[in-house]
Amino acid sequence: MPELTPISFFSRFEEDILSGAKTITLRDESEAHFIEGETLSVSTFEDERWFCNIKVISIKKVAFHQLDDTHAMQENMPLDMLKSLIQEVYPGVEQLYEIKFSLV
Ligand SMILES: CC(=O)Nc1ccn([C@@H]2O[C@H](CO)[C@@H](O)[C@H]2O)c(=O)n1
Repeated sequence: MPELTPISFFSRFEEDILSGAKTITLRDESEAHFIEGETLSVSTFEDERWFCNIKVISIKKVAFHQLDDTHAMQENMPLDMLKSLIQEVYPGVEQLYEIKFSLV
């Protein structure tokens, strides 16, 4: 079996991903290469601990200024918190990619 494509998340999101509360992630161009339908192996960013597999449902371009409550809901956090988080992770980046996923 070929190895699954890896993706990492900050460990503080593990619980939300496993419970199904978080169903999208917003990434920059460097992580826009995933393919719809493919299964990804998910590990924590901090200690590279595997914790689940997810399936990519869709990948859509979304600009930072277009982020709205629908994105925030799917991230399971308020919009202002999501925006400040993204500004910390991706300072100055306007072009983002919404990766919608489901637990395998
Ligand atoms: C190395 C690296 O960039 N890792 C990332 C990047 C982003 N994210 C999360 O995706 C959403 C939007 O950015 C928020 O929930 C972020 O915290 C993450 O968990 N891990």
